[in-house]
This record gives sequence, structure tokens and C-alpha cells, in this order.
Amino acid sequence: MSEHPSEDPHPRASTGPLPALVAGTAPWAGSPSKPEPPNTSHSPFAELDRQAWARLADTIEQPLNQDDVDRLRGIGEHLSLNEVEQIYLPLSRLLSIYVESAAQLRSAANEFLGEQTLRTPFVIGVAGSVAVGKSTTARVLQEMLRRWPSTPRVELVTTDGFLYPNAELQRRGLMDRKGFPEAYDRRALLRMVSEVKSGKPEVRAPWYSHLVYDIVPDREVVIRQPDVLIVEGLNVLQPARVREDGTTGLALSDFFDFSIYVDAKPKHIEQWYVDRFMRWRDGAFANPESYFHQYSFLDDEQAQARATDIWSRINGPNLRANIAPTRSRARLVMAKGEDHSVSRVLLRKV
Ligand SMILES: Nc1ncnc2c1ncn2[C@@H]1O[C@H](COP(=O)(O)OP(=O)(O)OP(=O)(O)O)[C@@H](O)[C@H]1O
Ligand SMILES: CC(C)(CO)[C@@H](O)C(=O)NCCC(=O)O
Repeated sequence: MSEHPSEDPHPRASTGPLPALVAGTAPWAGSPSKPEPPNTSHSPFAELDRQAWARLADTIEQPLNQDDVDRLRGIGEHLSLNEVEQIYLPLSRLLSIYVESAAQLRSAANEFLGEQTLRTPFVIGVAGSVAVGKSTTARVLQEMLRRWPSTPRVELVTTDGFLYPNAELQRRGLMDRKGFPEAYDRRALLRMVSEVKSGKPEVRAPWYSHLVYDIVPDREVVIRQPDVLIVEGLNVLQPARVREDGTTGLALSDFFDFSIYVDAKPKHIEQWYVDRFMRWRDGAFANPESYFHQYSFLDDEQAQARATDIWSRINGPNLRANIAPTRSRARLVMAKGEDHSVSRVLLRKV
């Protein structure tokens, strides 16, 4: 079975062109008659609190119709539509500005060089811990970006598909290291993103099932020259590996045009992991095909203990050692509070 994400089943709402956000008139920039003092902070990030960020939504026409709203509800029953409007709508507009400016840059460079290089996909990396909400963020962004005139075709791939199959992880003694950098076929992942970014007409990626807890051999994702590719995964901002001779190769992020780190306090993320595990125990684990079918028989206390144990042996240490250290490599950081609502957005100045 193969997925055909390039066939867009969700036509865009006909909202017409949307107003651009003009630098200097953004809601956080202060009124023209009383300019804000220049920000003299030497942090590489400009920080916007939720209020300032959410006010940006007022400058953008609401592009969602009822069908869109229903589809977004399907992405996450816990996702609030207020969050979609106040946080993800401005984010999608900011991203569409980056896409448009990349196209302008390419055409100016083409003119200068007398070349006619073709447009290649704009690649966005979405990083963060297990259970922080990367897939939810990536799927909402996919739905929103599809509505901008410059990016009707948006495809999504997760790095889960590049985990080695369980048989190989067992052979390497890595079954308890799922999600750690060494559990992935990093070369294949790099090749996939490099091929998409280079404009290859059709690129295939393997598919991982959370239910079966393994790569599914007869299923794949097919990527056909989208306008935007979103690459979501724990490890997408990891720096390049240093080879034995001391040289470094390419990192996945070398192919990114933009990157987002979804951030939250580790104790909150752990709670979300446990909550999700409890929901899966009551739902997906009941399926006999589920790798964790035996967990569907655990009582509340046992299930809590099991989830906490997995977190403290695998996902927590991976967050500390490999994922959190990549946060400052992101172009934009979304910091979430205990209820998943975004409390701050940090955007790289340089
Ligand atoms: N914005 C949000 N509002 C409310 N709940 C959310 C939001 N984002 C994620 N969640 C919930 O948090 C949990 C983790 O989210 P999600 O599956 O998107 O995380 P993830 O980072 O992709 O995890 P993994 O790496 O394990 O695939 C889910 O139960 C999801 O419903
Ligand atoms: C597949 C990953 C690595 C990332 O989505 C994660 O969901 C996972 O399975 N971590 C290993 C420990 C666990 O079962 O949660």
C-alpha cells in the first residue's frame, strides 16, 4: 500500500489574497507616534509573549471554513480552535512570507546568473521531545499552509519511518534506544530530504506504525515535488556527525529553509506522555495487532507505572542528552504551557 500525499484532497478555501504583515506595523512594534526603544538584548532570539503573538491574528483574514474546522478537530480532539487561530494562523502566515521571499531570492539570483533553476520544495523541520506535540503542530501547519496561495501542496514526513525495523534494532541491542540518534538509518533519512530538496520528481520514504511499533514493509510515503515539505521528528536538528578522520558530513538541517522546535517543561511533557499512554491503553492497545496489546489489561496504577518507567528509562534521557541541546539551532521556538497552549514564541534574529 502506498500513500499519495501529493494528491491534495483538501482544496483551499477561496479567501483571496491575504494582507501581508508589514515590518514595523506588527502589533508588538509599538505605535508609530511613540516608537519602542530598540531592543538591545544580545540573545539571538526575539521573544514574543502569547499576547503579542496572538494579536497578529487580527491582521490576517480567517481562512478556515466549516470543513477545515472539522478536519482540524480530527487532528487532535484536545487541540483548541482558539489555539489554531491565535497561534498557528500567524505562524503559517510567517512561514508563507519566508516561502515567498525564498522564491524572490531565487528569481533574482537566476536573473543575475542568467540561469533558469527550477523552484524546489521549501523544507520545514519540526523538532522536539517525544509527546511534546510535534505531529499535532506539523499536521495543523500542513492544513494551514495549504490555504496560502503560494503553497497549495504541502506534504509531511516523519523521521519515525527511518527507525531501523525492530529485528535490526534487536540485532544491534537498541530496542531500548528507540528515538536515540543511533536507532535511525540516518544516511537514508539524509538522502530522502536531500532528494526532495533537489527537486527529484518522486521520492519514497518508509512508514512506521505506532500501533505495530515497527516499520510496516508494504506501506510507504510518496513525495512528489510539493511546494512545502514538513519533516517532523525528535532528531531533525541534530548536528552533522564527525567522521573518524575528523571531517563532518551534512546535517539534515542543511536542507531546511526553516525550523521549529516545540518546547515545554520536561515534567509537563512526561505528563502528556503518560496521559497519551493511558488513552492508548483504553483505545489502540485493545487492538490485538497492537505491540502493546498486553498493556490493555493493566489497571490504572499499573499502566501509570509502566508509562513512567518507559519515560524515565528511554524518552526522558533522550530528551536531555540529544533533543533539548538542539533547541538553539531552531529558527523558531514555540514554548508551551501545562495545558499545551503556547505561552511564548522565540524567533531567531540572525
Ligand atoms: N496543541 C495541542 N493541544 C492539546 N493537546 C495536544 C496539542 N498538541 C499535542 N497534544 C496532545 O499531546 C500528546 C502528544 O502529541 P503528539 O502525538 O502530537 O506528540 P509528538 O511530539 O508527535 O509525539 P511522538 O514523538 O511520540 O510521535 C497527544 O496526546 C496530543 O493529543
Ligand atoms: C517512535 C518514537 C521514537 C518517536 O515517535 C517514540 O514514540 C518511541 O517509541 N519511543 C520509545 C519508547 C516508547 O515506547 O515510548
